[in-house]
Amino acid sequence: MNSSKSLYHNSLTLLTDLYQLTMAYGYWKSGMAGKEAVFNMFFRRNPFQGGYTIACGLAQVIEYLQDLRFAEDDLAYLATLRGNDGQLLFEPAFLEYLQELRFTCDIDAIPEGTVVFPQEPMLRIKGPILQCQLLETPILNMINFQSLIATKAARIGQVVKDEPILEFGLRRAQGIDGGVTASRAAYIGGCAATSNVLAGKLYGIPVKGTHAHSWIMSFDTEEDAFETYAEVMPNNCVFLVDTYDTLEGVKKAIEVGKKLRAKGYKMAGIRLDSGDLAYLSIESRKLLDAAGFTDASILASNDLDEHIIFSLKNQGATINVWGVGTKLVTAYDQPALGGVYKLAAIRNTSGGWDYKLKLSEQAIKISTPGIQQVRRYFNDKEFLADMIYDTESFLPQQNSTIVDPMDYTKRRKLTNTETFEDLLIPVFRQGQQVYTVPPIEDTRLRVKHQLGMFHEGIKRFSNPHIYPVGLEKGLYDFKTDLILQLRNLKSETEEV
Ligand SMILES: Nc1ncnc2c1ncn2[C@@H]1O[C@H](COP(=O)(O)OP(=O)(O)OP(=O)(O)O)[C@@H](O)[C@H]1O
Ligand SMILES: O=P(O)(O)OC[C@H]1O[C@H](OP(=O)(O)OP(=O)(O)O)[C@H](O)[C@@H]1O
Ligand SMILES: O=C(O)c1cccnc1
Repeated sequence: MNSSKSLYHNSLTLLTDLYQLTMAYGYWKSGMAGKEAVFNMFFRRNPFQGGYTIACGLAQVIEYLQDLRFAEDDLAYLATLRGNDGQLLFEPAFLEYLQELRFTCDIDAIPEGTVVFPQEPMLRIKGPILQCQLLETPILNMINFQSLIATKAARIGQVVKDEPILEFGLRRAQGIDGGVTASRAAYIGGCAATSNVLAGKLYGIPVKGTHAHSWIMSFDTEEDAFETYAEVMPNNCVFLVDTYDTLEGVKKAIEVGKKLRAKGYKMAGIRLDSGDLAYLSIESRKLLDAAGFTDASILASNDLDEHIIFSLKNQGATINVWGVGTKLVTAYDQPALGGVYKLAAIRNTSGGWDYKLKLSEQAIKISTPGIQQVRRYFNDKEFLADMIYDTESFLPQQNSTIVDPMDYTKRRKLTNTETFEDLLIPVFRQGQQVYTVPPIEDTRLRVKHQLGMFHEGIKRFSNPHIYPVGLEKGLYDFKTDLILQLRNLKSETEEV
């Protein structure tokens, strides 16, 4: 990705939580900064009570890491921070260390546009613990949000099928970056175009749009408004017909459409933005067809989401272009994906790995140790199951068994004779980028292809089928032993 095209031109290195920097200071001060560690990024539940998630945001992580360094003014700012006692938080030698710091980690990640599931590492980072720790917050920030929005767009795409979705969300988005990256993720998830011109420029997304009510209201009559628009822009005429009386508006649009036709142009369509969209689209279609505008589109907007669109379709609405804004770019019904970033292993003094795990009373919050990879098994028609395995100690065998980390009674045997693919691929090696971000069109196609390979049940909106994802049995058993060990240690400590 060309960084000159990036939204922010200044250093984003401080785009992290303060505690990452205080821990970094601690690692540096205690001589642990260079200790090799492995962290995994994963989430625990699919958003929107759905059955899948679309991975998105890796391109921005790569861009962020390409020239990760502390700028002079970043360091000058850090030098002003003080602790509770009023003394400087960071000593000058640490800031000098940060000035020289360069990114040297290995990153493996699941490519954008891949369908992913809870517990699967979407990104794995290996390197000096100080660097891995600093990156927790920006990685989560970028991947959580874009994966959420790409998933929402894919869900809307499931309902509209091949009809285009125009993403209109910028005005209601969560700030500037929330608007721009939402447009990117929405396009990857399946939208056909965005109204967001900057996103179009930055990411090569098609831009499209109609006009607002203010255009109609600025003329004495609706006819004048349509006519003037048609004169100025005869090749881009989708008339907004609902400013005063929708069906009367359609009739006026038709009259202007006839004039356009006489001049050799085509009225592209009309837009409905209020009222009963099912009824109005059906009546508008009748009027348009009767006047010979059978290929004029009916675009609808107004707080649409996958559920309203589903209902409109069930009511026989004849809408064939969907303008979707607020509920898509803000992920209205679930405003965050709960992706987390957990330490999974740390290099010990004898050169091996000490596997690490976070305990919790809730099974879903117990992290999985290991240098993890995800193996997806499939046949020529569909994806069958995913195995999370450890690349160092518990490699998949012939006839490996996967165990559901939430329910050890749920198991499945997978044979290596089935075809499989390891999903995490190398992105950085020793700080050097070794992966080329594919063109956005390819990523968008990947979503479509991936979704096509899953059983329909996982795409259901209510009570979706749960796709089988499990830990390779050796890793599962190891994790269980580690949990028991940690729990015993804990109770021993409590007894003392
Ligand atoms: N036939 C329909 N079935 C289900 N939902 C619909 C139907 N027609 C419209 N809607 C949805 O109902 C909601 C209507 O919202 P609201 O009452 O705020 O809009 P309105 O009064 O029609 O227009 P506005 O307030 O934008 O001028 C929107 O989310 C819209 O998408
Ligand atoms: O409804 P969304 O999915 O967010 O789609 C974008 C909305 O933005 C515009 O509305 P506008 O800002 O004029 O507000 P209004 O239609 O609610 O009055 C447009 O007419 C759509 O209704
Ligand atoms: O082009 C449009 O019709 C549009 C753009 C942004 C928001 N609502 C509508």
